[in-house]
Amino acid sequence: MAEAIISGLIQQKKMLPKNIYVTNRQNEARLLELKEKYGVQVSSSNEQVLAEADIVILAMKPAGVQEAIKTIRSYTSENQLILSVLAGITTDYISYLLGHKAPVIRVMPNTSAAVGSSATVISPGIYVSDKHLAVTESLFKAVGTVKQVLEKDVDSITAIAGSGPAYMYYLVEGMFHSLEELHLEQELGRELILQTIQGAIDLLKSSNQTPKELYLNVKSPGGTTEAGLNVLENKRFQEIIIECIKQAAERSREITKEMSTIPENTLR
Ligand SMILES: NC(=O)C1=CN([C@@H]2O[C@H](COP(=O)(O)OP(=O)(O)OC[C@H]3O[C@@H](n4cnc5c(N)ncnc54)[C@H](O)[C@@H]3O)[C@@H](O)[C@H]2O)C=CC1
Ligand SMILES: O=C(O)[C@@H]1CCC=N1
Repeated sequence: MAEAIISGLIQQKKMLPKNIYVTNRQNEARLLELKEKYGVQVSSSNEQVLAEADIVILAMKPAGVQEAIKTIRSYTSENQLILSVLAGITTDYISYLLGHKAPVIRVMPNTSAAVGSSATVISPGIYVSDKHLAVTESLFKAVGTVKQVLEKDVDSITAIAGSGPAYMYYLVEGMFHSLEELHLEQELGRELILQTIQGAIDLLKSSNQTPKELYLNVKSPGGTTEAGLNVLENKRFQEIIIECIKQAAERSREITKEMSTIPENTLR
């Protein structure tokens, strides 16, 4: 995810590579790869990078947050803006780990940030001002759309927008597999599939018709679409999609319970 943000910010000319510092304690090779590819500054020393940063973006796995913040907290201050893209980790928990009043904003982008097309939401923690929100919005607007939401909704939004691209790629993979079964030329088939999806999205965005009206427009009685849609209906495709999204949202809430719970006797 960090790479998608970096790539998007540079491509969209929101930030110069020399002003982006990337750290990665565990993986030196990955740092060199990012330096080579984007010209960003890299360091395996969090301390060095942290001291000079105005904005810190946390992008490790949720399970690593405790350890990560333990190593950086003494190099962070209330003058820095802390952004976290970690699924399931609350702003309160990050503030608790930091142990000071730095503003923390929970951000849920998706990997389409790499091409400037993320659907990002941001949600402020308790020490956040309008100015912090404006800076964060402007940063992530460079890599897609940004909406401010309540933190209670971020788990559900993570299931739709954070994980969402993966469901789309899964669907496309299935469509690509059909090319073999149909003995169609791969390159031509792939191009047609992607343009078909792009066209459907364009129409969804520009028309005021519902998805149902749009698919009914495609379907002719006794025709090909009907034959295909019958399979989706018989296999309860929409129920599967709803269940998929519900499970993802539930997992985000579980991550909060497993990895982001503040001990009860903590003073706030
Ligand atoms: N992959 C995605 O589409 C999205 C991911 N996220 C969130 O982004 C975070 C990262 O996810 P991915 O990029 O998929 O995982 P990843 O495993 O590809 O990247 C995490 C990176 O953090 C590094 N790291 C771990 N501890 C560190 C530390 N203490 N200091 C510096 N670097 C450290 C790891 O070496 C690794 O390179 C997760 O918390 C996830 O919930 C959020 C939105 C979308
Ligand atoms: O799979 C995950 O947990 C992360 C959060 C959203 C997308 N990827």
